[in-house]
Amino acid sequence: MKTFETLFAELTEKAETRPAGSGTVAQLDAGVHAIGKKVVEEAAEVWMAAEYQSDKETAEEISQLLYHLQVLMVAKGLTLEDVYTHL
Ligand SMILES: N=c1c2ncn([C@@H]3O[C@H](COP(=O)(O)OP(=O)(O)OP(=O)(O)O)[C@@H](O)[C@H]3O)c2ncn1[C@@H]1O[C@H](COP(=O)(O)O)[C@@H](O)[C@H]1O
Repeated sequence: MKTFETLFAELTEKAETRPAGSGTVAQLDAGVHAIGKKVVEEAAEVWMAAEYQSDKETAEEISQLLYHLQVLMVAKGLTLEDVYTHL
């Protein structure tokens, strides 16, 4: 099963190798402003799912929020350690 760490390694590699068809590469090219908007959008979807949808749908929305947070980290050059040091 994919984890936060393995997904981050995958996204970091995609940013370096820039494979054709990668949504992550497209997001990175769109820039921090666009990625930030996705983070806010996904956060709102997590909130709505938690209040009005199933646990499974809420978990799916959370996974999407985590993905977009990781894309933002990659865009900013932040590592997992940069974040974990504040946990
Ligand atoms: N985990 C994810 C992931 N979660 C969310 N998303 C993106 O976030 C979108 C979710 O948005 P919504 O459901 O809100 O739908 P939407 O608003 O219609 O989406 P958009 O039109 O804005 O794309 C999806 O369409 C994906 O584009 C993800 N895109 C990729 N991954 C994983 O990231 C890795 C790299 O992916 P690629 O860069 O695409 O190869 C792979 O392991 C993927 O499984």
